[in-house]
Amino acid sequence: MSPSDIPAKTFPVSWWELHRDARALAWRLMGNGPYEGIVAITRGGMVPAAIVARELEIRLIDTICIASYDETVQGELVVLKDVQGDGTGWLIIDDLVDTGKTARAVRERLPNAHFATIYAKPEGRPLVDSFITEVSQDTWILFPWDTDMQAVPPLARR
Ligand SMILES: O=P(O)(O)OC[C@H]1O[C@H](OP(=O)(O)OP(=O)(O)O)[C@H](O)[C@@H]1O
Ligand SMILES: Nc1nc2[nH]cnc2c(=O)[nH]1
Ligand SMILES: [Mg+2]
Repeated sequence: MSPSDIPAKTFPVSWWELHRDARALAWRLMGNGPYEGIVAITRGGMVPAAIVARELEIRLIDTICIASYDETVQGELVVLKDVQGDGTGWLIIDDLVDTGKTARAVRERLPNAHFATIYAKPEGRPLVDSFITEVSQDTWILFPWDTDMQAVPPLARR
């Protein structure tokens, strides 16, 4: 991804912040359980799902494999691998909800599951049952797995 493709307003998240926020989500989810298992929405939901699974001592993990964004551009939603059942007793985890397109598609498949994300934007927020942090719709969340530390020039030279 070239820097020009990334929207001007970003919300960078470090590994430490992600771990803290995923643990906060686990705290919030404690009251709703116990859960049969977790469905992680790939790929972004996998790291949050691993952290929540560790905290809630859930060892049964399934995936629903969905692709819709090519870098920052939203394309057609493709379900690469589906899940069985109606989601009763299951917890669905994704990293974030943005327009809500992904969440809507998963909810249609698993209408009885509890849907949780770490981050939420206003358009997608009504589709999640639990989340931790809201960011504005025009903000791009930068996850630690998509970023790296690098040198930057002094402000005076930018
Ligand atoms: O609410 P929406 O507008 O549907 O956007 C949210 C989805 O977009 C991202 O996934 P993406 O399709 O980029 O795939 P990835 O998880 O493999 O990065 C993110 O992980 C969510 O699943
Ligand atoms: N990394 C990332 N992926 C997304 N997919 C949809 N919205 C976002 C976002 O804000 N950040
Ligand atoms: Mg995703």
